[in-house]
Amino acid sequence: MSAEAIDFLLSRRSVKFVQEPGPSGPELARILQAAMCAPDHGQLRPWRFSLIRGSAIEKLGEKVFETMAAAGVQVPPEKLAANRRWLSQVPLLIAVACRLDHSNAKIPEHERMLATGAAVTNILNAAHMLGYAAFWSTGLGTYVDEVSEILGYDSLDYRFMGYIAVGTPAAPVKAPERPDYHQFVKEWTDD
Ligand SMILES: Cc1cc2nc3c(=O)[nH]c(=O)nc-3n(C[C@H](O)[C@H](O)[C@H](O)COP(=O)(O)O)c2cc1C
Repeated sequence: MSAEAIDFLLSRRSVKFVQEPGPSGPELARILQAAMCAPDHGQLRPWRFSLIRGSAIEKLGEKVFETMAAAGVQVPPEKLAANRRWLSQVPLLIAVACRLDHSNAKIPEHERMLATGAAVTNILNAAHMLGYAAFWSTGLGTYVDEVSEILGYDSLDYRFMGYIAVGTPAAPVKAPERPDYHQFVKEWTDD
């Protein structure tokens, strides 16, 4: 791997507040193709993505808020306003779902979810490598079944896993502070 590629991995950070421009068509194609390179036990390709762009983002937001209210999920007005402000700037939302495929008893469900998470990580890294920022959020009613269904993901067959906002950072991005890996790693020896 070139030093440049590893530097990209080491410098990625999530940025919630993104604005135009979002990735161009060819850039988005590369970002989504990167998702296809995620590790995937059994080649189940469990990941599913829905692209929501332009005015569809605010329309989705309103539908999500209505659906949450109808489902009895209370969202304080200030949180609704903050979400509206956030969504009004986002050029691209990618909704993420994992296909459960109940007919396959060999690969456990959590491995499909891990593969889908790995696909999302590839998206986050690919967006960063192309000069964009991204943010994975499980807000906006991710865990409300009726919200999953708005996006066409029947909650019996899919696990809805949230949204990735992709665009250009709305404010300068500071270098992330990361923990030293030694705290998380130990050597195992057969002594
Ligand atoms: C599955 C998943 C869901 C997340 N959902 C939210 C969320 O709803 N709201 C939020 O503020 N951060 C959420 N985060 C955290 C951010 O996406 C981001 O990872 C965090 O702010 C740390 O930034 P970093 O990725 O630069 O370390 C989520 C992360 C993951 C992995």
